[in-house]
Amino acid sequence: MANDVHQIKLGNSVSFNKEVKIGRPKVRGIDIMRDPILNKGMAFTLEERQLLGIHGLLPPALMDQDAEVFQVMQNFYRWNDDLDRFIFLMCLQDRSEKLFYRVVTENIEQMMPIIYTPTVGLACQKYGMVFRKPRGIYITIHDIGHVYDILCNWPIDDVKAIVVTDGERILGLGDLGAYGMGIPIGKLSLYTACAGVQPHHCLPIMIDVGTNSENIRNDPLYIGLRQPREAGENYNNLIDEFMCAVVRRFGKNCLIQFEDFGNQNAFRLLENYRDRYCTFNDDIQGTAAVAVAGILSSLLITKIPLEKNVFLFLGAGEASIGIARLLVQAITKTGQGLEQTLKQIWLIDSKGLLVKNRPSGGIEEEKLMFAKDHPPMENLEAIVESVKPTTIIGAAAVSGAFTERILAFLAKINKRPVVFALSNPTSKAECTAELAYTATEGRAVFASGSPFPAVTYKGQTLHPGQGNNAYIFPGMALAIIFADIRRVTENLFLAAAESLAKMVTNQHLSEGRLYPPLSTIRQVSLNLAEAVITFAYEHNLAFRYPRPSDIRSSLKEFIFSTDYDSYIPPVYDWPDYAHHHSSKK
Ligand SMILES: NC(=O)C1=CN([C@@H]2O[C@H](COP(=O)(O)OP(=O)(O)OC[C@H]3O[C@@H](n4cnc5c(N)ncnc54)[C@H](OP(=O)(O)O)[C@@H]3O)[C@@H](O)[C@H]2O)C=CC1
Ligand SMILES: CC(=O)C(=O)O
Ligand SMILES: [Mg+2]
Repeated sequence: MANDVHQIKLGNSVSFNKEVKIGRPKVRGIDIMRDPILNKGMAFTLEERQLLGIHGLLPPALMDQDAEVFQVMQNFYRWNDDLDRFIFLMCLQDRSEKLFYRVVTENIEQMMPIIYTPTVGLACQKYGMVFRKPRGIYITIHDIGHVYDILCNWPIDDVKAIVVTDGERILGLGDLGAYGMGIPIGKLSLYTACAGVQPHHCLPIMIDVGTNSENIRNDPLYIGLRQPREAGENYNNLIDEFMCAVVRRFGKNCLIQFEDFGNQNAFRLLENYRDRYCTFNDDIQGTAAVAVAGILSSLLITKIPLEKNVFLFLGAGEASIGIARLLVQAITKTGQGLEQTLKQIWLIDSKGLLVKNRPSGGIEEEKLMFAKDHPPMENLEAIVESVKPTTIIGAAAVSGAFTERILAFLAKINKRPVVFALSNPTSKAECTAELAYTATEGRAVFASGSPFPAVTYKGQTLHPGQGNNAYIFPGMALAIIFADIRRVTENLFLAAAESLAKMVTNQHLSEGRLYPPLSTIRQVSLNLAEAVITFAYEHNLAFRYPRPSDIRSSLKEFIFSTDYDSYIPPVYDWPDYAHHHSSKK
């Protein structure tokens, strides 16, 4: 079937060939206007309106998608409140998927802080009020024995990626129970907006085992189970059943991204499943890759070789341990031994500096390798003065922990101190971009988990980078789905980190950025996916055969087009009709 191919501009610098697909949808009449996957709003042509039986159900004007985008943006700007913008965009997603993704993709710098951190955090906290229409699947602890049946209720068979949470650690906001569903939905929106993963391949899932937040359980609008969190054997059985049911329903190559699980479950489940399922934990592994990429970029500014740096983490949880582990891999790759490398990586948890002989006793297994032979210390300022880090990384959700004094001290001992305030949302950041720059006389090399606006310091405008796993997981998922990668190894994340770091130019660095601008995220994700796929084929991790001869162009064909499909069958689809007509003449 001949397709009408034309070009559409995406973001500031990306342009992909887009094919207008032609096909007769199974749904017609008013149902097609109610289906967000098929709905074209005012952009149904006159012929389509007549053919599909919706003529007269729309106002008579005919618009194209550009006019619809204009209309959406006019509405978007009218709202003064980000939560209102969030609700508006969710309603758009429920109305017209293609329009939603076109708007979000083309305006990613404006839209990401709404559909993702920080606003998604607020939306989760108020999810009962925000909730309009269900999206994805809710599985509860009472569904043990029936998980597969629930997955069968999902109307699409072709699911290739799931983002799942149990809501125990939503951003740095704690246990939000079923209100945490905003996170898998937001993450999967970024799969498509940032990397072009087909939305119908994506499925958000909430595993509701209760919540330990009494406030939420007593919220009259709460959408989840009003019971304390279930743990232990029942919890494990449910997750085990869920993993098996996903494979049975969607196949063994369906990616399962774990998101915002509580610390203990996150590490435990990753270890349990990483070698048996197509899975990764975004908070541990995705965060690791984005942070290591930022660290690699920072070396170009500090001019200190990777293996000569001293790293201090505030936090020794999923994010920090994930980063520290991948950092070990990156540093040892330079040839430096493990023992020396570990001497340069220090962590702090809620009990203070991570040391071997703790008065409080045992250390969790994942922290053990980083524990030092050192007297216990608790005060952050004193620890910073003692450890003298070149790079300080915050991932403890302790808002404002990097004080002016700490930052000034870092600037005293480093020409260019590297400061990562990774905690989300913005209210949990260890310091603001402004404080990082002003307290260090503009010398800080800074990145944050949630976005901060540019800061002008003594005439120089600095753009803080967003050290968020959103630079990794969409491209990583695209690679996994495209190349049929079935085990997501640490080396794939290191390949992703190295690929992301390579995309940072001198121009970016001179603007203060440790990552390419978000406006180029489509290009970034595509490059990253290509690098990961290439690595996967080289290391026998990709099962798609034959290997595409041109991975990049195959990837471009694979990704989602925001162009509307045409629902008018071409004349040459009906040869008998044409023949009958001409023979009558
Ligand atoms: N930018 C990004 O892409 C990402 C950012 N994050 C953010 O990082 C933060 C932490 O997430 P995550 O690591 O998953 O959470 P975890 O709960 O796994 O870890 C939190 C860590 O912080 C420690 N901690 C808590 N309070 C203090 C304190 N007062 N002083 C020192 N340490 C403290 C905890 O100590 P203990 O071990 O003793 O309990 C724990 O080690 C969140 O805000 C999250 O949003 C997470 C993932 C990605
Ligand atoms: C970004 C992210 O995954 C988090 O803050 O949990
Ligand atoms: Mg997360």
